[in-house]
Amino acid sequence: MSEHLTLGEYLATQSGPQARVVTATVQAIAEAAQELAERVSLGVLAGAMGDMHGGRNSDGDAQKQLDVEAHELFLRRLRGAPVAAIASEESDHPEVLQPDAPLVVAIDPLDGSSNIDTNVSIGTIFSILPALEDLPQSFLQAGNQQLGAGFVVYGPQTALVLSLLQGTSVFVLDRRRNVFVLSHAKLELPAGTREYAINASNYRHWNAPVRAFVDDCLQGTDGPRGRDFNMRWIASLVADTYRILMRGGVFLYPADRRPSYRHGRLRLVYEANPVALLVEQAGGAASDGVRRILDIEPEQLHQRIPLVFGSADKVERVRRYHLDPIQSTQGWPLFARRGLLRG
Ligand SMILES: O=P(O)(O)OC[C@H]1O[C@](O)(COP(=O)(O)O)[C@@H](O)[C@@H]1O
Ligand SMILES: [Mg+2]
Ligand SMILES: [Mg+2]
Repeated sequence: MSEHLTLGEYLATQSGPQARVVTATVQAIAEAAQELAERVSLGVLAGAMGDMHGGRNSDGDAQKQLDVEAHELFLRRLRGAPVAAIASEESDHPEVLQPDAPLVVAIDPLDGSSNIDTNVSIGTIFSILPALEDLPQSFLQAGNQQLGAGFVVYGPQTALVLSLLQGTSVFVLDRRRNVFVLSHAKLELPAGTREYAINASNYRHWNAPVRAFVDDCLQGTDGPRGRDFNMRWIASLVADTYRILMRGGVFLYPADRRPSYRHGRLRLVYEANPVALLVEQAGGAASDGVRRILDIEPEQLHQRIPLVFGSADKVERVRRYHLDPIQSTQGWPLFARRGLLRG
């Protein structure tokens, strides 16, 4: 791998008015992630991870020890970066760091918390935005204002997936040298993959378009799509996103009828927006079922949003199920009318 660029060398090649501050911020996040990667790889040898911390986060989720540790770690490391404020899933309100600095960071310090004790991949997701005079308002800018975004997946390899608006690249942590090195430059999300990701245990709570989409996939060659599909669900957004960036397919976490899932499960500002930027920069698409994620103006820091992303053709297909009422009605007799969904 020695011929591959290190993250530091890659960041040094970036140019543009905000490049210096954005790259310094990415560097601080990467250093924190290296520390967290070490902690995660040691598991309980380095102390309790998945035990309940006792608190609840902004969304009412019970916090685990590692959620809180990760939050504190990123906060500490970002104090030295040109960051005016940080908004975290684990904190109700943004925390001010250097009020006059040019950037703000929204972060999910530990994504996939339900997997902490199961030795399944977990991660960190972040979004970098310009700081506005009204600091809290900085976090309510649409995702299309992001200056950069990324996530780190702590899996068999620790990998940083990053976009600074010129494509999406992957850096793997080389533990022999303790640096991230470029492994995939300018990813292109593969099209044509017959794979979808959804938590199917929520089937009975879904709305009709989502059920119709999944029903048609499940029917495989016997149904209107005329082909078989494969399903994957890791329940860790970073791991599911990594797979889709590498292999294609589509991910859905839709809204459903459960009282606290009326807007889905995932958070717009620090989960959907960064993932949408990374996926679009790799040639894919991301929507809330109908609207482009990156064009949605957040109303609240911790608001949830239904999230559909992956290969552009598949995200468009899911949109058609939402827009065409015929697709929302289920049953064999309608197959002939679902011609536009074939393939
Ligand atoms: O347990 P469910 O309902 O399948 O939800 C899984 C989703 O929840 C998440 O764990 C939410 O993120 P947090 O762990 O940061 O709360 C995603 O990583 C994942 O896609
Ligand atoms: Mg998360
Ligand atoms: Mg989290």
